[in-house]
Amino acid sequence: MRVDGKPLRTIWPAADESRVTIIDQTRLPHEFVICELATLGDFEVAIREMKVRGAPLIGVTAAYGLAIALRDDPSDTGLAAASARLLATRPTAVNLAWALDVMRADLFGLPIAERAAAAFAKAGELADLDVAICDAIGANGLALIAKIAQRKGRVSILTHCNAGWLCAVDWGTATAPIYKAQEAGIDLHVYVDETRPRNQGASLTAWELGQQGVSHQVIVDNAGGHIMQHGGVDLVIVGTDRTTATGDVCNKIGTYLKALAAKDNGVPFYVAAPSSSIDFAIFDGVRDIPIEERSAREVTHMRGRTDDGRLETVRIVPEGSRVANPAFDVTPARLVSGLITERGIIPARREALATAFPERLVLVE
Ligand SMILES: CSC[C@H]1O[C@H](OP(=O)(O)O)[C@H](O)[C@@H]1O
Repeated sequence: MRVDGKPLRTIWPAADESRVTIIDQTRLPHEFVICELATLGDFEVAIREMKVRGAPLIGVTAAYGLAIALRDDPSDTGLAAASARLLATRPTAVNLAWALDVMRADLFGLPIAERAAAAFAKAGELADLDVAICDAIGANGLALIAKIAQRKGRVSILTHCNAGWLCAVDWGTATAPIYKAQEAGIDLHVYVDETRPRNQGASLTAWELGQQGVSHQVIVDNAGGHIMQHGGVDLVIVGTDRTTATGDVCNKIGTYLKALAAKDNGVPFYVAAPSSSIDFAIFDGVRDIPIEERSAREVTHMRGRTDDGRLETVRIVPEGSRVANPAFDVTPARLVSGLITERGIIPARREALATAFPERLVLVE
């Protein structure tokens, strides 16, 4: 995508393969800060503290982290240990495991001396693959938006969290169809769920859409159902961190409630689902997907900029109150109108996923 008019990806490697550069997403929207990741520890902190976030991007970042770690210890134990450390950073998005599995499958058979360079090249391939997948999701989702535009002119879309350019290497997943529709000259408007507690919508999606010149309004999470009830939303498009082989969708907390409101109001509810976010080994999302519980501080404190430009973090919950902070929830397939994948828009059903991605099927006893 473009930042201040300049094309930019969310992660890019140094020419000497000693480090990668990322956008520190914890500093947006008030500051645009890039930082370098040069050690395995840097990568662990960046993913765990959500400097980089979003299922596709944390997968690609982990792939580069593994490559950097192999420069120090390319042995089998080194490969396994670095992979385990990166896998442990966040439990829910399956992209982390998918990317590390792809990397290990490529590397284990190689002579130790060749592993670091091969890993860096493979990580670059996964980054390019992510761009191509998101580009294809954009093209496939564009057809959906264009159909609504044909019928009613302006298309109003609601999205939750940030499944935008910042969650991937480029394009994003849920926002890819939005950007393609903008390129195609379709008149559209986006309702951006602020997405408490980390406000990925208010701080990241709103910033992104502003940079790309897409019409949008930030709304509190609890307003989406009301706006749908009053006919304000033509289409909901969200991302996914892990979609099961049966089409259950795990995504940022609050997605399930939007799906219920969409169902109740007859609003199409689509999930932009790159194959890297589909877990073909599980069949019941509520039972099988680990939901990350994040720190209480994310709920008790808010970070922002004062009117005179100072960046501050303030407490908004009484000291004595305890907090629960599940970071994701699971939307059952029955509430999903369709999955926008790189291979087309498919029903959120096992047979459709198996037909679309036969090479990903796993034998499960
Ligand atoms: C499709 S990736 C974007 C996805 O990731 C976000 O989670 P987080 O910001 O915690 O990494 C959220 O679930 C988005 O939908």
